[in-house]
Amino acid sequence: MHVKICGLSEPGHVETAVEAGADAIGFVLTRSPRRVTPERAAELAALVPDHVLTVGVFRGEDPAEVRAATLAAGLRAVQLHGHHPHADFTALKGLGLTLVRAVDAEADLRCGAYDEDLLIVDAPRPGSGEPWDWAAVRGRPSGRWLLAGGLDPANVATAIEAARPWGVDVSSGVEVAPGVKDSGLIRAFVAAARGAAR
Ligand SMILES: O=C(O)c1ccccc1NCC(=O)[C@H](O)[C@H](O)COP(=O)(O)O
Repeated sequence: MHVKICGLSEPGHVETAVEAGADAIGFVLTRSPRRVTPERAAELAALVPDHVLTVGVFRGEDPAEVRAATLAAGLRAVQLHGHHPHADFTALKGLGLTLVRAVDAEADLRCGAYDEDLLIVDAPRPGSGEPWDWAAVRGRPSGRWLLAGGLDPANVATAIEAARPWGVDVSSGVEVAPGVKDSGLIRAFVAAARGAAR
């Protein structure tokens, strides 16, 4: 079970996520209470070992802006939310970045349909922490995909059982307030996701 922790902004929480066994860590580089600058993302990404994927999270920015911010931060993946056309992913190909397409359940759920490497199936309002009908997507996405949207340490096992994803992604569910992560919740989420996958 692949586990991604998203929206980190403090060094201690990055270190906790790595120690807990996260596979990927996301830094929000778009409008959000979790937004960090590319410079701050670079400082945080420097704490992450190579086996953990560092991801820049965007929504609506054009590919040139995504490219500039991601390379300035030294991140290894880009995650595009919203209605980015196929051409945006094509424009980001060839940079050596892992491409992640984040959509809601109404979108095309074939991983690779937009030349992406990984799909995230999320709530309609990303980063809102709002749960949705995870079971409704069971069996629909193809390829590598993460379930996201309203997950937390208490419900992630139920969500995995309902949707059977390749991995899970969390932000609000490991926070005590919007944008304020909690180390105990990060550890508990990773443990619960791993436990559920056994
Ligand atoms: O976190 C945000 O505020 C955000 C803003 C704009 C686009 C994406 C954003 N977050 C993405 C994520 O944190 C996760 O991929 C996912 O949506 C999980 O959200 P949550 O329900 O808060 O766990």
